[in-house]
Amino acid sequence: MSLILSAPARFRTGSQWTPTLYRGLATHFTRASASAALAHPSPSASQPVPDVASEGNLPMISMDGRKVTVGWDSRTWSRFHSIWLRDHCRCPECFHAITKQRMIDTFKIPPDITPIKINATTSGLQVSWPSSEPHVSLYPWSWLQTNSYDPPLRPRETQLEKIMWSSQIQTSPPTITYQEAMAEDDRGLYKWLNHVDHFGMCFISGVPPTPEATEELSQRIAFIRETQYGKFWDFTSDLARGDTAYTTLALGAHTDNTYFTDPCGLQLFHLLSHTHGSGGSTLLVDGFHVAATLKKLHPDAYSILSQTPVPAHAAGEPSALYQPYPTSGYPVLSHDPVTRELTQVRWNNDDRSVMNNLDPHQVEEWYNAIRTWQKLLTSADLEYWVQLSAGTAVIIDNHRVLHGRSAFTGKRRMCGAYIGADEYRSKLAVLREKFASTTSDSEIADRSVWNPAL
Ligand SMILES: C[N+](C)(C)CCCC[C@H](N)C(=O)O
Ligand SMILES: O=C(O)CCC(=O)C(=O)O
Repeated sequence: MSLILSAPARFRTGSQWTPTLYRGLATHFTRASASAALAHPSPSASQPVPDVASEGNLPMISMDGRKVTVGWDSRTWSRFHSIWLRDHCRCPECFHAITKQRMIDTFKIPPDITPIKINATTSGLQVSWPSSEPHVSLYPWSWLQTNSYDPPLRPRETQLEKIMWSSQIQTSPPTITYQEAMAEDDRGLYKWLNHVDHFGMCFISGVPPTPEATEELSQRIAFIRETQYGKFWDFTSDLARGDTAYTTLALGAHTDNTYFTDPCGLQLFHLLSHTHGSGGSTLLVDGFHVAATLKKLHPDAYSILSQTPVPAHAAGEPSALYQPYPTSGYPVLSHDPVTRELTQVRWNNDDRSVMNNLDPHQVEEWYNAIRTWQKLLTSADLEYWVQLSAGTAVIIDNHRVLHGRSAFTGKRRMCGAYIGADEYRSKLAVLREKFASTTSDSEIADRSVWNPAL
């Protein structure tokens, strides 16, 4: 039995629209209108999806077999599997309100579950489920729009705009002051991490020239990630550790930790002193810009660097022998499996191990590909050379920005720290909740179970 409610004017006569579509309570469509509606092609996901707020502007809803359909407007439809809806119920019984963890036993939901009733309310889609004890779920409309998968309606929260840069950035590199970074209201910290998210690096001026102040600065972001080099590092060219960073040698543009399965996310450097010598200039290169250029000019090389795993090792310490897992390593260029966006550059030719997994027919083209990569990496317009000095630290996204240094003489003391990639992103996400969204402090304190990140 279907309740025919008066459809609002805008849906009554539209050429593509059958007049028997409903709002509010619906148990099911008549066969004709349901198939017409469900068959209605959902336009590209780029269509603006109307905000749903008031009684007069509720979406059309229907259910047909194991799916619930929500019509946002005459051209935009989402279809949700009933099993998916039931599994994503976020009532306190099904989803822990404090820990934000699923409580419902997904595997006890009947695979063929279908609602006994659905209802469009101003708070969202209400679904009544068949069960021994009645269970009603409510899904906010905005949450349904955000998580619509058939079709996807909103671009996945992937990455904030990445601002590619070249050597020209030297005219005004992203910088914050130590005072801003240390301010307890976290506004400066948010500005700092937004710079890192957009540029992959940021300078910090006015840092007291001590390891203690530099360590404290690093810990404003998150706890320091300890490695075989220690926690907070304060190093010079004394081979205290088995790595050429602890020498006076030049280091070509590289990312650190290619020998880890999960390379550190951020790397902070603060040059404390350099006496009785010269050189030791710092090199920064936007690996995302180099990759974009490679993709445009040499797509075959880009593809090879995106597919060929590169083994690596850190074997300079007798007490450690680091290799990534699997030991075949990871490609120079890694991508998001969903969006296909570039997510990580991993490149350190000094730390690279034997290339013993290459297809014999690939060997020369692989070397041609890395040669082309290296040529771009070392091109004058992409290299940003900067002479660090005590008081100005720099932080880089080790998944995007490559760094290096020129050879030097004399006594040079550098300190800094690694921060984990997930710790960095978590802090930025929390700061975004605090500053970028309109939610009140109290709502921030009690993160919603409908938070788009969950
Ligand atoms: C930063 N710190 C001086 C502590 C260690 C440097 C390690 C460098 C290593 N070759 C790599 O590329 O990861
Ligand atoms: O000494 C420097 O300036 C940088 C050393 C380096 O590349 C590293 O520690 O990864």
